[in-house]
Amino acid sequence: MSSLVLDNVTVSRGAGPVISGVSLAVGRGEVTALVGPNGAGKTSLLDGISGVVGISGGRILLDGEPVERLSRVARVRRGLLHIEQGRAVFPSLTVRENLSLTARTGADLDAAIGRFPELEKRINSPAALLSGGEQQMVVLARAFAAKPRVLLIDEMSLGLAPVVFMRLLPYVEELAQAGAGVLLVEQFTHLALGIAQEALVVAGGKVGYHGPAAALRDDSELLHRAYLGGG
Ligand SMILES: Nc1ncnc2c1ncn2[C@@H]1O[C@H](COP(=O)(O)OP(=O)(O)OP(=O)(O)O)[C@@H](O)[C@H]1O
Repeated sequence: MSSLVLDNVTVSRGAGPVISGVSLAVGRGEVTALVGPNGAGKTSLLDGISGVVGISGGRILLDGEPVERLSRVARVRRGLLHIEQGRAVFPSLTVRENLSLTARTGADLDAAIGRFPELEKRINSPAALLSGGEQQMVVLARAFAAKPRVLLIDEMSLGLAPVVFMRLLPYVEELAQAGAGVLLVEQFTHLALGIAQEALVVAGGKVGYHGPAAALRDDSELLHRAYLGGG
């Protein structure tokens, strides 16, 4: 059974729909890349899945159960973790305190921090003193500690050099291998396609491509057409 299923989902903001007709299924252990030009509605879709905003049509299933009418907190309790755009750390809290927010047990916290040698050394530093890449490591360590079933990631690379972001991507793959279904919104299209099995390209509020990530990675013409909304 897929961890996350969207069936014909529409998200509206202000005057009307900003993204519509999105259907997809992400299984445990899989990464689906969601890419497309600025303003295509990617953030709005993730917000609709996690309950930051309500959806105006369609269904959202988590492990087979409909959740579109549940509160954001109830969706979190069912294992949905949404890493929102920007560095979602609490700057005045230490690294350890940031991780304590999602770790259910001390063992989960220790296991999560153990994956990031850079953070282990800074465990008692306020997150504000870390570099941008290290702050995103805190966000990823928090995800390891939370053990989500579904993980939504919105432009983790924002403000980071590609080389820094490339060091973070293997952790996203590991989170999937640990059992999460991952939906990854990313401006560095080729890097996202490089770790994804499936991909969606959205343009102008509609899905322009839905299929294997490898086909898009290997065919720049296909990617270009999908970005223009021509499928
Ligand atoms: N809170 C809001 N109220 C009204 N309109 C909004 C709101 N947030 C986003 N929009 C509009 O919805 C559309 C989709 O924006 P969204 O941020 O979801 O796209 P995106 O693909 O994530 O783009 P970007 O890559 O620039 O973040 C845009 O036209 C945007 O102006």
